[in-house]
Amino acid sequence: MTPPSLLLARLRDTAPLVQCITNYVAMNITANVLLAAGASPAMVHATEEAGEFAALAGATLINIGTLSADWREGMHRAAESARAHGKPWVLDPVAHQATTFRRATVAGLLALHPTLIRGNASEIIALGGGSSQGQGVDSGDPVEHAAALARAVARQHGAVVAVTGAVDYVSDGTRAAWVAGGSPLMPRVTALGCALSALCAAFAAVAPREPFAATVAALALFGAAGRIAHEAAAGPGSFAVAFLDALPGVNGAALDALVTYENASLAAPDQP
Ligand SMILES: Nc1ncnc2c1ncn2[C@@H]1O[C@H](COP(=O)(O)OP(=O)(O)O)[C@@H](O)[C@H]1O
Ligand SMILES: Cc1ncsc1CCOP(=O)(O)O
Ligand SMILES: [Mg+2]
Repeated sequence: MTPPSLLLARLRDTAPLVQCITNYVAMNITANVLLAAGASPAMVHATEEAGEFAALAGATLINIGTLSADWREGMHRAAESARAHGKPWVLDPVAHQATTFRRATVAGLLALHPTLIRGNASEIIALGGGSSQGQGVDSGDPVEHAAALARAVARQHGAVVAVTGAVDYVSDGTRAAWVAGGSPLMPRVTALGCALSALCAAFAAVAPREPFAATVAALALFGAAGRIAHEAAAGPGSFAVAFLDALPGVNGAALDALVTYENASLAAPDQP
């Protein structure tokens, strides 16, 4: 599989266009994170244009953080169009376990075959049918408790599944990897997880046939930039600024060093 360092170089060289259908909290930091990483964000969610735009973008992110009925229709059109045009799309099922509306929306989106799903441990445990300790958008579970369910969800939906927290886990149902790095200040800055899901879309845009490798690269870039920002930060506020400042300068080799593959012999290229 293509290593994170090469995918980062490709992303910086090509500045992929990423359609973000994301929540009001996350829009600004998501656009800034994508720009700092080297991608080109566009927040396009209206029902009238979401499908048309998904055909133009390199990849699409669908995040249900501040959901409403009309946004849901735009999400469906974007997911259907992305699939029809062979473009990867990423699902961030924010707090989907909290309400009937969110659970039903996520069920409808899963039926449209996301390429990749990224959530915190509580969200992924709930997706796998487990009982989670999450409260609202925040996780209350360790990633280690979500790993087996993540693998099962990946198999069930034919998607790559990423679980984030103190250490990150990613599986496509067969292969799996753990990604280190980051900072305990990250969950204290709102919407960094949402921004990470958008970054997964950006990497998927430059590696559309390698969604597992793309996800590993996105997690590793966050891990590496998070470590750098932690050294410079006095608290969550300065961390957010330091994190944006760190992203453009992260060295590709630092990404590769953060990844441990569960079964290295399975780390082959994804299907063409
Ligand atoms: N305790 C922690 N230590 C290091 N990194 C963390 C920690 N908690 C979260 N992160 C990082 O923060 C980012 C967002 O993950 P997370 O907080 O799980 O998502 P969400 O915001 O959706 O709940 C990820 O890069 C993750 O690795
Ligand atoms: C606070 C909040 N409320 C609805 S969406 C949102 C942002 C959640 O961001 P993240 O999932 O990255 O913590
Ligand atoms: Mg989240």
